[in-house]
Amino acid sequence: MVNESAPAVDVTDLHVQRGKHPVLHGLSVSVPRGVVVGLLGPSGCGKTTLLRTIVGVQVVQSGTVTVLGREAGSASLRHRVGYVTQDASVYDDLTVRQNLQYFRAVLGAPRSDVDRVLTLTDLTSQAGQLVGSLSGGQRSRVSLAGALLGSPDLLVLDEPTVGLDPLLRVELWTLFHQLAASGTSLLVSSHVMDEASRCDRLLLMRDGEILADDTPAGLLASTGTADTEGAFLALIARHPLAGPGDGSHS
Ligand SMILES: Nc1ncnc2c1ncn2[C@@H]1O[C@H](COP(=O)(O)OP(=O)(O)OP(=O)(O)O)[C@@H](O)[C@H]1O
Repeated sequence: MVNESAPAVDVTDLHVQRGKHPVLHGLSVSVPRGVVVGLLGPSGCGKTTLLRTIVGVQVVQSGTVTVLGREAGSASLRHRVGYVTQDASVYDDLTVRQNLQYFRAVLGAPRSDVDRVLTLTDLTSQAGQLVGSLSGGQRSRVSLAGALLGSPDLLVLDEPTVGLDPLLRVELWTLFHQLAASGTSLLVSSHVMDEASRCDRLLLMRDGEILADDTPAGLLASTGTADTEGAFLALIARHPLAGPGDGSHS
């Protein structure tokens, strides 16, 4: 059904405007299969907008976005792509298990999937608890558990570790790598630069453009820096923003 040899995501010359504001200006990028790719960049640079185009919920002005060899948003991708938004998409007045049973039924995933994703996200002991009574970190894990139902080939996660304590963040990154090892492709956005070293590949984004697409080690080597934050600053210095009135997008 989906093209098994195509990259997880292939974006070419993408232009997206939100309201009257151009957000992505001819962005091209490719996300390989079976690895954890980090999409990093400052708040407002367009990460969520790019993720929205990949899951097919964003109107685009021009360009192509191909996911698993299909046009983004195609009906055949619906069960193959899991998306976790920044705000947990869960029902507070249902228990954790009831939320997942509901999403499972909508997706048509196997019944056994509910227990599988509860275990994966370490929520088994909270399964009977109302989601409204959970901590913020637990709520976001329920959202992640929902996205894991049906074992999608691509997981698109928008700032999944925001607001989590360091221990939970480490546990989540371990889970992301377990999923990648079993063949899932993951695209994970973050504006926390210290999460970069946890990714197999990095996309550094600034003002609607990709400044770098490399491994963490490759990025440090090419910029001669000791950490991702330094690398990002070095890249920004190399690519100064164009000023107003010079015909650029800014
Ligand atoms: N619904 C909208 N209407 C108009 N402009 C929007 C809308 N949503 C976002 N924008 C603008 O688009 C730009 C990119 O926003 P986006 O949410 O993609 O950034 P981001 O990198 O994900 O930021 P953050 O890390 O804070 O979530 C911002 O300037 C933002 O103000």
